[in-house]
Amino acid sequence: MSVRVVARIRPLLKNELDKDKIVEAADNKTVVRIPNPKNEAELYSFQFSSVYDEAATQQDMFENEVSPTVKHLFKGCDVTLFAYGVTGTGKTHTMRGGKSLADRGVIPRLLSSIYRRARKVEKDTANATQVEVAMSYYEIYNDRVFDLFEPPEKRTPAGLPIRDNQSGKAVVVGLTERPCTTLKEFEQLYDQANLNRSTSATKLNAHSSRSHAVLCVKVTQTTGEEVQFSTASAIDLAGSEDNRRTDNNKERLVESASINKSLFVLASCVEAISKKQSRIPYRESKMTRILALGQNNGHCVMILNLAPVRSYHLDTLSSLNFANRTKKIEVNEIENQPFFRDPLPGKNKLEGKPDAPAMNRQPLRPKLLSQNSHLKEVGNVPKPAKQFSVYSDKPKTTQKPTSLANTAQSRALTSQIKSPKRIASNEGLGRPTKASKPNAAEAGMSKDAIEALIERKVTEALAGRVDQSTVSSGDVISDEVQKRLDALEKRVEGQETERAEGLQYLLMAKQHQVRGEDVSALKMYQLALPFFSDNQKLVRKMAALQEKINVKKAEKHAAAEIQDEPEPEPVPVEKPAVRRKLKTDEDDDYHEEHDDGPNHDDEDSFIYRPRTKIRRPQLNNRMAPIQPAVKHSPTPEEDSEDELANSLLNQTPRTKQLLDIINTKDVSKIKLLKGVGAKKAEAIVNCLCDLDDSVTSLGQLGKLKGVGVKTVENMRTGLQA
Ligand SMILES: Nc1ncnc2c1ncn2[C@@H]1O[C@H](COP(=O)(O)OP(=O)(O)OP(=O)(O)O)[C@@H](O)[C@H]1O
Repeated sequence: MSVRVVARIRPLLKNELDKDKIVEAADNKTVVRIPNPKNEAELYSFQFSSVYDEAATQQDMFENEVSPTVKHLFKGCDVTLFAYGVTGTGKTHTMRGGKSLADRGVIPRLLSSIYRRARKVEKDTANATQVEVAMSYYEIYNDRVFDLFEPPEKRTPAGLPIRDNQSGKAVVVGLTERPCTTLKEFEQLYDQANLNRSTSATKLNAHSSRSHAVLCVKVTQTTGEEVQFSTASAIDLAGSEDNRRTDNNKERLVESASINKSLFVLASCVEAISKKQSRIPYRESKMTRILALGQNNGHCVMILNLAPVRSYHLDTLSSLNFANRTKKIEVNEIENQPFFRDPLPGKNKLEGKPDAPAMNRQPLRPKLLSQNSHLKEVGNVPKPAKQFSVYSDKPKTTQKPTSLANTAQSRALTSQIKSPKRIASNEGLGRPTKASKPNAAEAGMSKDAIEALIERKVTEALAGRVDQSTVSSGDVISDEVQKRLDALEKRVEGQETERAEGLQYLLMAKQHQVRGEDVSALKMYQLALPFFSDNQKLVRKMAALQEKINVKKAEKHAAAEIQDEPEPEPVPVEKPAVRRKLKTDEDDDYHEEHDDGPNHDDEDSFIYRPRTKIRRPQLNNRMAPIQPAVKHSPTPEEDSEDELANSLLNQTPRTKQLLDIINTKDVSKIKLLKGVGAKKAEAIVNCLCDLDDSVTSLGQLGKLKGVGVKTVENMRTGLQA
């Protein structure tokens, strides 16, 4: 089952009434149409499960997209809903909405529906099943996690730590979980918590969310000794913003950089998944680690929010492109396993423990999934020649016809190809039916036998997927480069200092560079620079990269001019018979900077935009050949990049070895260190869990409870130099 992606185009706002609308819903509301910025007569089409235009109400959104997931929630499946889009496109409006009944967003409606269903379940079972609802709510602000039930003045600057639970799922440690038994209680808590959320007025949105807000609603169904948990997560992502348009001050710029960075990482994750790369950079931002797109089981719905006006043109194309890739991500519809409470009186260990899901909640999720390497090609859908996946209305022999794309027939076909265990569904808006439920023939089997059978089936299916994906993913980056990236990432990962943030940018820069994405690499170096401002090597590196980009562009334009023919464009979908003449208003200032359109930078389909304009150089070398974009092996440039990271990290091999052992958080390894017994090792691991993941220096290690300078020295000297 894929992530369900739907688009919502918001109406014009009061201050936009005189503006041109350039985005429209078409083809029975399954396609978004938008003109090519370089050629207004040409339209791009992006197909989604559903498209909602300005006339769509909050009720429509909820009934069609969210309400159908509630029954799955009560069957034990987790549900993830998230809103994605540029700032000011209506994410918060869609998720939270307004105060009036008609304006309420999908979150309050979801809760209302959950309570209604809970009452029904209790009634239908004559109260044999009891349903409890509890919620936690937090925001990720400047890549730090804060509990929204805590007022800002009570926050610790470092925020709450994240760690992986037993099933490999990232969980926030120390989060408040509030039971809420009625809708009224929920609304009170939710409204109160929203006051703690970081929002500010920006030029693009008077109430702009400056953080990603994650609401987790935990539903616990208890029938006798059997307890089943499931969680609905509703995520209102902060919107990307182009700081040339925002007039943001320093504080807003820092927030903005953090928002853009995390969205950039999200786009990188989606790109890596869609290219079936073995390494998905989830851990490069807290938001992606928590969202874990494609790793979570259950149902996932992404609402893509779009503004209809021209001033958002390129941002809208970026978002559409991102969403287009997201819809290909697969998630497994696997129910959380119920567990049984210890019937012995006084030994009811699990009751009331919010952490209980960590107890093998999703035992069928093997480690393979954490690679997210299970994405498969769907049929023979051709790879788009350009950065946009454009669906043509004209039938083409090699392309899957658009008219089939969302029909029951195509879904059935796709489901056969995609997932051996999925069966086609005609239900509702094309939601697939449950796959992992045992059939009637299995009804007489014991619980253990059913579990074993399901596990075997899932493992077989996953093994099949992995086999296929590993065959085709090898040639993107060579093993050696991948190893170096992984090693570098490992060293950077977990470091919470400012310097570590800089290193994260460097790491991302390097990842882009090895993929030949120089412009993105330069953007990342620009973000890293403030952290290492006196590092001449970095400055030189950026200058060299800038030069390289300039030369590449010059060559591209020279080639284009000489051939005197336009670059290959996606197939135009249609030429509208009557199109409103597009105004040249103040928005054009913004577009001039992007007059290369989406072809400008094939490697850069991300949301993040550089703050500085990169000017096109004058042409000299007209006939120079265009270099291939993708490199496969490390270059001297990359070597120097490693050196740069090394010098910044400045750790001796022995220190590194020690920190690596400590950061394994493995008692059996740590207790082998000189001067450390099992008890001390256990204490260290406990401290590390509270600390969120890792220690990055000996000083930090020495400050852990029960460690001290002497122990550190013992541990270090006990290691082979
Ligand atoms: N479908 C809609 N109908 C009416 N008004 C809308 C709709 N969508 C958005 N708006 C209005 O547009 C403005 C911006 O919306 P909103 O704050 O939800 O954007 P956002 O994407 O959450 O922005 P940010 O990322 O900056 O938080 C608000 O005034 C909101 O009321």
